[in-house]
Amino acid sequence: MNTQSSAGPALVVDRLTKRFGERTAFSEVSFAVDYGEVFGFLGPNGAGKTTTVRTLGTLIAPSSGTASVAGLPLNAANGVAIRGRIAVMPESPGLYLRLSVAENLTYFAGLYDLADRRERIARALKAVGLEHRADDLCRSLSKGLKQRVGLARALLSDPQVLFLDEPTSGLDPVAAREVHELIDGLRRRGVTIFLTTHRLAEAERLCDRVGIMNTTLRTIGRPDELRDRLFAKSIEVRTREPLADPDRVLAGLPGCEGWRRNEDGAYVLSVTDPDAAAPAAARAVLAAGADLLALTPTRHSLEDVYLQMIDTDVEAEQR
Ligand SMILES: Nc1ncnc2c1ncn2[C@@H]1O[C@H](COP(=O)(O)OP(=O)(O)OP(=O)(O)O)[C@@H](O)[C@H]1O
Repeated sequence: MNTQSSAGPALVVDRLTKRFGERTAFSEVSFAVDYGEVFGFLGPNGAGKTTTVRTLGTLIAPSSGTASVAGLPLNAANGVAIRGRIAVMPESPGLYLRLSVAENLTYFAGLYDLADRRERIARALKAVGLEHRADDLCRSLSKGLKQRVGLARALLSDPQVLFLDEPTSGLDPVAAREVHELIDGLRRRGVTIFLTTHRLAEAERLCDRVGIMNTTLRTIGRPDELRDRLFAKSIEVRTREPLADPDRVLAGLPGCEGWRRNEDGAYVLSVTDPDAAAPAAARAVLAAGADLLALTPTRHSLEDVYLQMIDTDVEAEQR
């Protein structure tokens, strides 16, 4: 697999903006993606994700800003060379339904003017586990299998950077999981992947870093980094009966900045260091003669991060 050729990051985007007349699809977006990274691009409908992919994929020109894609500056003169180094899998795979899987791949390998077509097609079919379906008509395939053929098509050219636009959109959980496993496999082989998705659990599971878009790039980082940045750490302490004097038991524990009781009656401790606070909290609760039922760190999901970012946008709009 052709995973890397040029030095520097796989993608560098600097204050990139795309307007359609009066409408701004995305504005002043800056980020970089390293080779071998799986980068998730998240955001609500109309946030500018697909337009960003189309711009970086050289299908449309930006209005302003600069970018380099697979080591080449993004401009009209480099369009063909960039397209030779990347592949874009759009939301709908765009296959000829009356042709077989192999015929589709042969057609696209010809269209891309690729050498060693037979070997490439065999490799791509193997990468997506469709060796045994090569002669099946695409019309007869399930949506999940069609998506896999689309992925095989995208892999034909051994791209340095693979753009996947909503690869699991409309798939049932089993088919979506199969696509996840394929993406995981590509990632293990070092393919750089730019993944736009609405499925936050998918991004959390597959992506090294994510960017959350809403016309502008709202935040970027590793999922765990974003959680730490946006949310205070806390642990939840559940006792059989309410503590007689919770303040005496919980306030002043090492690494504990305060506590509150949640709607379920559990004590939620805001802590700087859960590893120090949790054993101290357990000892204190037991020393107070209470039955400790559970003590768990509160874990925020990427979905919490996402909703927090998008909610902030809604609040800003209302101001
Ligand atoms: N060719 C176009 N002409 C005019 N406006 C466009 C065009 N393409 C996209 N837009 C607008 O740009 C904005 C961003 O659209 P885009 O499709 O990139 O969002 P998205 O984040 O991919 O949304 P979704 O998650 O719904 O696919 C939207 O307001 C859309 O209407």
